Amino acid sequence: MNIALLGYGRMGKSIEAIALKRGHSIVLKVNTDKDPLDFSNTDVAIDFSLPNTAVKNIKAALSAHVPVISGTTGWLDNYDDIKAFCKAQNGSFIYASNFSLGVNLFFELNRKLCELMRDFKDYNVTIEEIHHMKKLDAPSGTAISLAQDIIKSTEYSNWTLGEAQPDSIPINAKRIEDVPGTHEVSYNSQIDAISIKHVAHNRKGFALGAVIAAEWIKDKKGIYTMKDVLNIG
Ligand SMILES: NC(=O)C1=CN([C@@H]2O[C@H](COP(=O)(O)OP(=O)(O)OC[C@H]3O[C@@H](n4cnc5c(N)ncnc54)[C@H](OP(=O)(O)O)[C@@H]3O)[C@@H](O)[C@H]2O)C=CC1
Ligand SMILES: O=C(O)C1=N[C@H](C(=O)O)C[C@H](O)C1
Repeated sequence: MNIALLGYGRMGKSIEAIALKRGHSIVLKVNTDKDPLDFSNTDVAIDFSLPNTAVKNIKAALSAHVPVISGTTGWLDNYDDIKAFCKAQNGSFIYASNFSLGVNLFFELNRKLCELMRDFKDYNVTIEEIHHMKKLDAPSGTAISLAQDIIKSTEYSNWTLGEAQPDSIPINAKRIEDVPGTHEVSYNSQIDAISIKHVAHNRKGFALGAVIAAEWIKDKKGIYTMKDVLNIG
Protein backbone atom coordinates (compact mmCIF):
# COMPACT_ATOMS: atom_id res chain seq x y z
CA MET A 1 0.00 0.00 0.00
CA ASN A 2 1.25 3.50 -0.83
CA ILE A 3 0.88 5.88 2.12
CA ALA A 4 0.98 9.68 2.29
CA LEU A 5 2.12 10.99 5.69
CA LEU A 6 0.54 14.37 6.39
CA GLY A 7 2.66 15.43 9.34
CA TYR A 8 6.14 13.93 9.71
CA GLY A 9 6.90 14.66 13.34
CA ARG A 10 7.02 12.24 16.30
CA MET A 11 4.00 10.26 15.11
CA GLY A 12 4.70 10.51 11.39
CA LYS A 13 8.13 8.96 11.97
CA SER A 14 6.75 6.17 14.21
CA ILE A 15 4.09 5.38 11.57
CA GLU A 16 6.72 5.30 8.82
CA ALA A 17 8.80 2.74 10.77
CA ILE A 18 5.83 0.43 11.33
CA ALA A 19 4.40 0.87 7.81
CA LEU A 20 7.76 -0.06 6.22
CA LYS A 21 8.02 -3.16 8.47
CA ARG A 22 4.55 -4.22 7.28
CA GLY A 23 5.61 -3.96 3.65
CA HIS A 24 4.09 -0.59 2.75
CA SER A 25 5.72 2.36 0.98
CA ILE A 26 5.72 6.01 1.94
CA VAL A 27 5.08 8.02 -1.22
CA LEU A 28 4.56 11.50 0.27
CA LYS A 29 5.77 13.24 3.44
CA VAL A 30 4.32 16.64 4.25
CA ASN A 31 5.62 18.85 7.04
CA THR A 32 4.64 22.32 5.85
CA ASP A 33 1.64 24.11 4.39
CA LYS A 34 1.96 23.03 0.72
CA ASP A 35 -0.68 23.67 -1.92
CA PRO A 36 -1.55 21.67 -3.98
CA LEU A 37 -0.45 18.33 -2.54
CA ASP A 38 0.36 15.63 -5.10
CA PHE A 39 -1.61 12.50 -4.16
CA SER A 40 -0.94 10.61 -7.40
CA ASN A 41 0.00 7.02 -6.50
CA THR A 42 -1.39 7.34 -2.95
CA ASP A 43 -3.70 4.61 -1.56
CA VAL A 44 -4.27 6.12 1.90
CA ALA A 45 -3.32 9.39 3.64
CA ILE A 46 -2.51 9.42 7.37
CA ASP A 47 -2.72 12.82 9.06
CA PHE A 48 -0.86 13.37 12.33
CA SER A 49 -0.10 17.06 11.94
CA LEU A 50 -1.19 20.10 13.96
CA PRO A 51 -4.63 21.16 15.23
CA ASN A 52 -4.69 24.11 12.79
CA THR A 53 -3.46 22.18 9.72
CA ALA A 54 -5.49 18.97 10.00
CA VAL A 55 -8.72 20.19 8.38
CA LYS A 56 -6.99 21.55 5.27
CA ASN A 57 -4.92 18.36 4.88
CA ILE A 58 -7.94 16.08 5.33
CA LYS A 59 -9.96 18.03 2.75
CA ALA A 60 -7.06 17.99 0.27
CA ALA A 61 -6.78 14.19 0.48
CA LEU A 62 -10.55 13.62 0.31
CA SER A 63 -10.76 15.94 -2.71
CA ALA A 64 -8.19 13.71 -4.42
CA HIS A 65 -10.40 10.66 -3.56
CA VAL A 66 -7.81 9.30 -1.15
CA PRO A 67 -9.10 7.62 2.07
CA VAL A 68 -7.97 9.45 5.23
CA ILE A 69 -6.85 8.21 8.64
CA SER A 70 -6.96 11.18 10.97
CA GLY A 71 -5.08 11.11 14.27
CA THR A 72 -4.50 14.80 14.89
CA THR A 73 -6.37 16.09 17.93
CA GLY A 74 -7.65 19.56 18.77
CA TRP A 75 -9.62 20.24 15.55
CA LEU A 76 -12.92 18.55 16.40
CA ASP A 77 -15.05 21.70 16.27
CA ASN A 78 -14.86 21.01 12.51
CA TYR A 79 -15.75 17.29 12.70
CA ASP A 80 -19.30 17.70 11.32
CA ASP A 81 -17.95 19.81 8.46
CA ILE A 82 -15.43 17.07 7.59
CA LYS A 83 -18.12 14.39 7.78
CA ALA A 84 -20.31 16.34 5.36
CA PHE A 85 -17.34 16.99 3.06
CA CYS A 86 -16.40 13.29 3.07
CA LYS A 87 -19.99 12.26 2.23
CA ALA A 88 -20.14 14.82 -0.60
CA GLN A 89 -16.91 13.34 -2.05
CA ASN A 90 -18.16 9.76 -1.53
CA GLY A 91 -14.92 9.38 0.41
CA SER A 92 -13.53 7.27 3.25
CA PHE A 93 -12.54 8.60 6.65
CA ILE A 94 -11.62 7.44 10.15
CA TYR A 95 -10.86 9.80 13.03
CA ALA A 96 -9.72 8.40 16.36
CA SER A 97 -8.50 10.41 19.32
CA ASN A 98 -6.39 7.34 20.06
CA PHE A 99 -5.50 4.52 17.66
CA SER A 100 -3.91 2.12 20.18
CA LEU A 101 -5.58 -1.21 20.86
CA GLY A 102 -4.96 -0.68 24.60
CA VAL A 103 -6.78 2.65 24.72
CA ASN A 104 -9.66 1.29 22.64
CA LEU A 105 -10.04 -1.54 25.18
CA PHE A 106 -9.79 1.13 27.91
CA PHE A 107 -12.66 3.04 26.21
CA GLU A 108 -14.79 -0.11 26.57
CA LEU A 109 -13.83 -0.42 30.26
CA ASN A 110 -14.71 3.25 30.78
CA ARG A 111 -18.18 2.74 29.29
CA LYS A 112 -18.79 -0.38 31.41
CA LEU A 113 -17.54 1.22 34.64
CA CYS A 114 -19.67 4.27 33.96
CA GLU A 115 -22.82 2.12 33.60
CA LEU A 116 -21.98 0.35 36.86
CA MET A 117 -21.42 3.62 38.74
CA ARG A 118 -24.40 5.52 37.29
CA ASP A 119 -26.75 4.95 40.26
CA PHE A 120 -24.14 5.48 43.01
CA LYS A 121 -24.46 9.21 43.53
CA ASP A 122 -21.88 9.43 46.36
CA TYR A 123 -19.12 9.11 43.77
CA ASN A 124 -17.88 12.00 41.61
CA VAL A 125 -15.96 11.24 38.45
CA THR A 126 -12.71 12.96 37.45
CA ILE A 127 -10.34 12.41 34.50
CA GLU A 128 -6.59 13.00 34.54
CA GLU A 129 -4.36 13.01 31.49
CA ILE A 130 -0.56 13.37 31.44
CA HIS A 131 1.46 14.11 28.30
CA HIS A 132 4.87 15.41 27.22
CA MET A 133 5.62 19.14 27.30
CA LYS A 134 5.42 19.57 23.50
CA LYS A 135 1.73 18.68 23.27
CA LEU A 136 -0.18 21.67 21.84
CA ASP A 137 -3.75 20.84 22.90
CA ALA A 138 -5.32 20.33 26.34
CA PRO A 139 -7.18 18.36 27.35
CA SER A 140 -6.06 15.47 25.17
CA GLY A 141 -8.40 14.12 22.51
CA THR A 142 -8.45 10.82 24.41
CA ALA A 143 -9.58 12.52 27.64
CA ILE A 144 -12.36 14.25 25.69
CA SER A 145 -13.47 10.89 24.22
CA LEU A 146 -13.54 9.38 27.73
CA ALA A 147 -15.61 12.31 29.02
CA GLN A 148 -18.01 12.20 26.05
CA ASP A 149 -18.69 8.50 26.62
CA ILE A 150 -19.53 9.19 30.29
CA ILE A 151 -21.75 12.15 29.33
CA LYS A 152 -23.73 9.95 26.90
CA SER A 153 -25.00 7.68 29.68
CA THR A 154 -25.08 9.84 32.85
CA GLU A 155 -26.47 13.13 34.15
CA TYR A 156 -23.17 14.92 33.48
CA SER A 157 -23.77 17.36 30.64
CA ASN A 158 -20.29 18.69 29.93
CA TRP A 159 -16.59 18.49 30.74
CA THR A 160 -14.36 21.27 32.11
CA LEU A 161 -10.61 21.67 31.96
CA GLY A 162 -9.48 22.06 35.59
CA GLU A 163 -11.79 22.77 38.53
CA ALA A 164 -15.06 20.88 39.03
CA GLN A 165 -18.26 22.71 37.96
CA PRO A 166 -21.84 21.56 38.60
CA ASP A 167 -22.89 18.75 36.18
CA SER A 168 -19.47 18.86 34.55
CA ILE A 169 -16.67 16.28 34.51
CA PRO A 170 -13.38 17.89 35.57
CA ILE A 171 -10.39 16.99 33.39
CA ASN A 172 -6.98 17.62 34.89
CA ALA A 173 -4.26 17.97 32.22
CA LYS A 174 -0.61 17.64 33.33
CA ARG A 175 2.46 18.17 31.18
CA ILE A 176 5.62 16.25 32.17
CA GLU A 177 8.78 15.74 30.08
CA ASP A 178 8.70 12.68 27.74
CA VAL A 179 5.38 11.14 28.87
CA PRO A 180 3.82 9.50 25.74
CA GLY A 181 0.27 9.49 27.17
CA THR A 182 -1.39 8.46 30.45
CA HIS A 183 -5.14 8.57 31.15
CA GLU A 184 -6.96 7.81 34.41
CA VAL A 185 -10.69 7.88 35.17
CA SER A 186 -11.48 8.03 38.91
CA TYR A 187 -14.67 7.80 40.93
CA ASN A 188 -14.18 9.43 44.35
CA SER A 189 -16.42 9.36 47.42
CA GLN A 190 -15.82 10.49 51.02
CA ILE A 191 -14.98 6.86 51.77
CA ASP A 192 -12.89 5.55 48.90
CA ALA A 193 -11.85 5.85 45.27
CA ILE A 194 -12.09 3.53 42.28
CA SER A 195 -9.97 4.17 39.22
CA ILE A 196 -8.98 2.73 35.85
CA LYS A 197 -5.78 3.79 34.14
CA HIS A 198 -4.06 3.39 30.77
CA VAL A 199 -0.33 4.08 30.45
CA ALA A 200 1.34 4.21 27.02
CA HIS A 201 5.01 3.19 27.37
CA ASN A 202 5.84 4.59 23.92
CA ARG A 203 4.14 5.69 20.64
CA LYS A 204 4.22 2.25 18.94
CA GLY A 205 0.62 1.38 19.85
CA PHE A 206 -0.75 4.63 18.38
CA ALA A 207 1.30 4.16 15.19
CA LEU A 208 0.45 0.47 14.73
CA GLY A 209 -3.26 1.23 15.19
CA ALA A 210 -3.11 3.97 12.55
CA VAL A 211 -1.43 1.62 10.03
CA ILE A 212 -3.96 -1.15 10.78
CA ALA A 213 -6.78 1.37 10.23
CA ALA A 214 -5.19 2.40 6.90
CA GLU A 215 -4.96 -1.24 5.77
CA TRP A 216 -8.60 -1.77 6.81
CA ILE A 217 -10.09 1.29 5.06
CA LYS A 218 -8.09 1.10 1.82
CA ASP A 219 -10.89 -0.37 -0.33
CA LYS A 220 -13.91 0.85 1.66
CA LYS A 221 -16.19 3.89 1.32
CA GLY A 222 -17.74 5.71 4.28
CA ILE A 223 -17.03 7.14 7.71
CA TYR A 224 -15.89 4.67 10.35
CA THR A 225 -14.37 4.49 13.84
CA MET A 226 -11.77 2.29 15.53
CA LYS A 227 -14.64 0.22 16.95
CA ASP A 228 -15.36 -0.86 13.36
CA VAL A 229 -11.68 -1.56 12.66
CA LEU A 230 -10.95 -3.53 15.82
CA ASN A 231 -14.39 -5.16 16.09
CA ILE A 232 -14.47 -4.80 19.90
CA GLY A 233 -17.25 -3.97 22.32
N1 LIG B 1 -4.86 9.67 17.59
C1 LIG B 1 -3.77 9.17 18.16
O1 LIG B 1 -3.66 7.95 18.41
C2 LIG B 1 -2.65 10.08 18.49
C3 LIG B 1 -2.77 11.39 18.17
N2 LIG B 1 -1.72 12.24 18.33
C4 LIG B 1 -1.92 13.59 17.81
O2 LIG B 1 -1.21 13.67 16.58
C5 LIG B 1 -0.78 15.02 16.37
C6 LIG B 1 0.70 15.02 16.04
O3 LIG B 1 1.43 14.59 17.16
P1 LIG B 1 3.03 14.53 17.12
O4 LIG B 1 3.50 13.72 15.97
O5 LIG B 1 3.46 14.17 18.49
O6 LIG B 1 3.36 16.08 16.86
P2 LIG B 1 4.63 16.70 16.11
O7 LIG B 1 4.60 18.16 16.42
O8 LIG B 1 5.84 15.90 16.40
O9 LIG B 1 4.27 16.48 14.55
C7 LIG B 1 3.45 17.31 13.81
C8 LIG B 1 4.19 17.64 12.55
O10 LIG B 1 3.35 18.34 11.64
C9 LIG B 1 4.17 19.24 10.94
N3 LIG B 1 3.43 20.25 10.19
C10 LIG B 1 3.41 21.62 10.30
N4 LIG B 1 2.59 22.16 9.38
C11 LIG B 1 2.08 21.13 8.66
C12 LIG B 1 1.18 21.04 7.58
N5 LIG B 1 0.59 22.13 7.02
N6 LIG B 1 0.86 19.82 7.10
C13 LIG B 1 1.40 18.70 7.63
N7 LIG B 1 2.26 18.72 8.66
C14 LIG B 1 2.60 19.92 9.17
C15 LIG B 1 5.05 19.81 12.02
O11 LIG B 1 6.19 20.43 11.48
P3 LIG B 1 6.89 21.62 12.33
O12 LIG B 1 7.30 20.99 13.63
O13 LIG B 1 8.03 22.01 11.46
O14 LIG B 1 5.84 22.68 12.51
C16 LIG B 1 5.41 18.52 12.78
O15 LIG B 1 6.55 17.90 12.25
C17 LIG B 1 -1.18 15.79 17.63
O16 LIG B 1 -2.41 16.44 17.39
C18 LIG B 1 -1.38 14.69 18.68
O17 LIG B 1 -2.29 15.05 19.68
C19 LIG B 1 -0.53 11.83 18.85
C20 LIG B 1 -0.36 10.54 19.22
C21 LIG B 1 -1.42 9.54 19.08
O1 LIG C 1 -0.15 14.43 21.63
C1 LIG C 1 0.09 13.25 21.97
O2 LIG C 1 1.22 12.85 22.19
C2 LIG C 1 -1.06 12.33 22.09
N1 LIG C 1 -2.22 12.75 21.70
C3 LIG C 1 -3.44 12.00 21.66
C4 LIG C 1 -4.52 12.68 22.47
O3 LIG C 1 -4.59 13.93 22.45
O4 LIG C 1 -5.32 12.00 23.10
C5 LIG C 1 -3.26 10.54 21.95
C6 LIG C 1 -2.11 10.17 22.84
O5 LIG C 1 -2.50 10.25 24.17
C7 LIG C 1 -0.84 10.95 22.58
